[in-house]
Amino acid sequence: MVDYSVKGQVALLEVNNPPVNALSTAVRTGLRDGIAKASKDPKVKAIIICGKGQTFPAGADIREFGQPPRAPWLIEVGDSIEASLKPVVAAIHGTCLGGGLEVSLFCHYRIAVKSARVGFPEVNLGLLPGAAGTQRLPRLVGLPVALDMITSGRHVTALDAKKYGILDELVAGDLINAAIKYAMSVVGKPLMERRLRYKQVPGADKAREVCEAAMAQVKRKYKGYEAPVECVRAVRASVDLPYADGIRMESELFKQLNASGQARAQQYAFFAERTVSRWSMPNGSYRTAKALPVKTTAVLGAGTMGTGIAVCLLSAGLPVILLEQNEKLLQNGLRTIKALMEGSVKLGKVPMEVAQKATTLLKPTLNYEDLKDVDLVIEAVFENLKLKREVFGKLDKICKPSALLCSNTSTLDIDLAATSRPDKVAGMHFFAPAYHMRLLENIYGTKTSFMVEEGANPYEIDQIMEDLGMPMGPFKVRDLSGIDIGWRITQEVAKSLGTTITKETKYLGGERYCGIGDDLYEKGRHGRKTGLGFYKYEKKGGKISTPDPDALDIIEAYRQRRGIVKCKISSQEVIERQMYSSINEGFKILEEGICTRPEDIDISWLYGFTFPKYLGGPMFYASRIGLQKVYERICYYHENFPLKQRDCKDLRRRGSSTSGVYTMYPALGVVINSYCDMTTDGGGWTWVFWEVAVDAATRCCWRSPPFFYGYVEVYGYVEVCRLCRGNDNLHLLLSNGESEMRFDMEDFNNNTRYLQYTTFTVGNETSRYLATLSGPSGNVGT
Ligand SMILES: CCCCCCCCCCCCC/C=C/C(=O)SCCNC(=O)CCNC(=O)[C@H](O)C(C)(C)COP(=O)(O)OP(=O)(O)OC[C@H]1O[C@@H](n2cnc3c(N)ncnc32)[C@H](O)[C@@H]1OP(=O)(O)O
Repeated sequence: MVDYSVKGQVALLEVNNPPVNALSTAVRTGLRDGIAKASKDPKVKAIIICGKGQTFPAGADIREFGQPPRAPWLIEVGDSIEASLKPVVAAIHGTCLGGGLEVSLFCHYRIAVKSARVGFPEVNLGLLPGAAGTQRLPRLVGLPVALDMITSGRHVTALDAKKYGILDELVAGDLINAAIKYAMSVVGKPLMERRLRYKQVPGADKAREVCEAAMAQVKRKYKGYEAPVECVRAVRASVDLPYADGIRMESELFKQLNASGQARAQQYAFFAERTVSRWSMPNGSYRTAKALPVKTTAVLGAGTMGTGIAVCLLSAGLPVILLEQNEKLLQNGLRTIKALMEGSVKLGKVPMEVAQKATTLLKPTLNYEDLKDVDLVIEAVFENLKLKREVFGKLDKICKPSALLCSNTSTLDIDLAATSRPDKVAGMHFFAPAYHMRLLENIYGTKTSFMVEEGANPYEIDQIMEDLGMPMGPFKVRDLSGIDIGWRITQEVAKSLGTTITKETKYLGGERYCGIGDDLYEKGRHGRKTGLGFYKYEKKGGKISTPDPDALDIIEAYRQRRGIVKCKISSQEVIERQMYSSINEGFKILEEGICTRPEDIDISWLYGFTFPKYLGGPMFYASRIGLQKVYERICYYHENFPLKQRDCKDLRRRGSSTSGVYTMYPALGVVINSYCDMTTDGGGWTWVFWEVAVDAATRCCWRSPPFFYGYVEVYGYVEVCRLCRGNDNLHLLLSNGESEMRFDMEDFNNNTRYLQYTTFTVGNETSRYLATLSGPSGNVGT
């Protein structure tokens, strides 16, 4: 895992753990042993740490976070690197991330090729840099840059890293040769000043203001997420505490976060995102499919979606022919594309040179003939079946036979686009804003205005969902995507069902129909584009939304017309009705075979609707709540409201299982049958977190009283976490009828509130144990 060699007077420690050289136990051991060996070898004057293959270590091995921790700890390895009496140089290429960057910060020098990137993405996994990163980076670059990098998780280019002082030198040509030369040039120089632990954080006198501002910013920007908040706390400790105490605090916070449900959810999302790219269909899979080359593209329609799609393609460096039906619409579209490109450059999302090149790659036209040689056409005209069929007819005649003809339709059946090449016709549904959202897909939505019809205020609903971590509430999203688009879609749906929508329509296709959108549409309130929708905007196409009493009047008039008595809807109900209907729909999608795995649905939500990652996605969220509860609440809403929730047999079967053991799809984990319930004692809550895993990567978290008695299904290990105060000795007894295992938990003799966890290895077979957790109660409590 770490290849050791000596080149002249320099020892080379090459991490060799493809694909990303993650710092697994074996790699950590290899690094520790390599440093020891090089230190003892009198021939060796300097040491280089680098990565074999495509990258410097891109971090700790994320899969190990779900397993019992194993020595050597990364921080111990780092300490041995820093203590080396021979200079250690990190030679960086590829992505030097997380634990990889921490290793490099223990080295005395860091050099990199220009294409390298560095960063601390732990926050995206619900964690903080836990191997001294929060204490060492601020000492090197100061608080503002450290806080920004650690709380955002962004990757920094080598050029910027050099500017910040993270890198000592950028090198061209062969990295290893350059590193050997560099290492020999620093032999004999004093190492003390290169050891970051002894440095003071620059600008420490401003620490309070800077950290308070950062805290306020992360609470605003990452609502509901725990990790960014703890990142700021840990970084602040680099100024407030001596190095060793700062490390202790970082470690406690790391463990606390790692034991949290949010870290579980975010790590699940990381692997789910990679799992969904391994698609498979009856006629092939990612292993057998060969990508068609796409060198030229065309977009039909220069409205909101068409321009967004064009920006997306241009940003990827693809030439785009933009087609509209008249000069005025075309010019409007070109202006929008220019403004979007400029905005993306300002936000740092698109490099200036890409935006400049885009102007040469964009060709406007009114003529279908110009599309004859393109490889890919994406149609984004109005959501009108007749119009779309006409467009596809023309494209079929004009475009070369190998061209892919795609539709950005969100609702229409792609098979209705009659062409002579059905194998080259596909739905390509972008999510708005198309140049920003990473998902390209079709997915069921929820009928979000139900609740407004009954009495909820759209602004309150948006606020509740935004507080949960959604970047925009459902009504802001409707304004963004266009109320007119929603109107057109429902008109088309009605037509395809052979009916028409009137002021009296209450059901459409067997589902409850809400006409508030129609009333807004008729009053010209089409959303952001007209400056008025559910909200009022500062201008047409503006982004700053304010609640609008006129919109509330329209909604109230609608209720009166329908004789609906306004009622109060609680926040809990808003969340349940939004989330549980999506969960139900998710199960339906699985049942119908539209998707094969819950990860497909979760990733669609994470990237299509920017669902908060700390909840993992609706399906993961359901597994955390318990399918029985979700199912019961869906039944309750189904019975108590005229909601036509489509009943999902799969969820019913899983949710109403009488065994009390809720098995779900394996990836979501959790098999537990226990009598866990939170109880209170005189001193307040005592928290004991039981984690029982189906497999190491997918644990779920359960809370139980300190005196736990019940059966657990165990595979691999049990992990008990608790927040406690005072001395106590708890022990856990596991018995499966044949053998018994007793585990004594460590003594706690610290009066502070902290989280401790202990892991017990109980074998590799799935078996049923009677588990008893007992001990003195007097001094347990929070
Ligand atoms: C007494 C008890 C004491 C306990 C001590 C307590 C304290 C403990 C302290 C612990 C301290 C640890 C501190 C360190 C933390 C970290 O480092 S967290 C990890 C940080 N790094 C990341 O988050 C990087 C994640 N990876 C990526 O962003 C990308 O993979 C990439 C590196 C940018 C490469 O991208 P790309 O080329 O597109 O490839 P991918 O498809 O994404 O990945 C390829 C395969 O590699 C797998 N993978 C990637 N990264 C990791 C990883 N870090 N660990 C494990 N596996 C990884 C990825 O899943 C892909 O595999 P497949 O899914 O099989 O395709």
